[in-house]
Amino acid sequence: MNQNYNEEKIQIIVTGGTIDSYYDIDACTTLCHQQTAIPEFITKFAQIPDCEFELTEICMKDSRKINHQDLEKISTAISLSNCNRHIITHGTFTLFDNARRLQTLLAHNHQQVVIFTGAMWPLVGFSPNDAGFNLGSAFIAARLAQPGIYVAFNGKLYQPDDLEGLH
Ligand SMILES: NC(=O)C[C@H](N)C(=O)O
Repeated sequence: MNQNYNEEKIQIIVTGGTIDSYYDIDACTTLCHQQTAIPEFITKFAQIPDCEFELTEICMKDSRKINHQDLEKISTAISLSNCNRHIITHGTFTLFDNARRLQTLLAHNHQQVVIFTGAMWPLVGFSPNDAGFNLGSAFIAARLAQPGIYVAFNGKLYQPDDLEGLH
């Protein structure tokens, strides 16, 4: 495990979800982008330089399709990173479930700050939307929270056991 953490840098782990989706007119629903829209948004609109974040793409899936292997990849990505602050963008359907499942995969005494977030509307192409708001709150939480796993949503910071889910 890497103990020389870069305190300034945040690892952004993307998994898909509506936050990272577009509206597909043929399917009449939102579908995940092929390539994440998160880094461009935070560089352009939050003016966060790329030296302050590291991007790890695990998958681009609706959260109902996230499986145990994906969660293991997330856990490994956290352990191998030299960041100890992480934001996981994730679909809302299984966001709390997977926050609880990740808790069982990370080492018991981990020193990581892990913030799950997502949105009910896509980050790009929908205005106004809740995505930038939730993402911004996840950044502040990642910078200020004590080690642990949390969910930043609707202006609140939850523990994984606080809610069953968001729907
Ligand atoms: N709002 C959402 O993110 C729902 C979604 N499609 C999901 O991946 O769970």
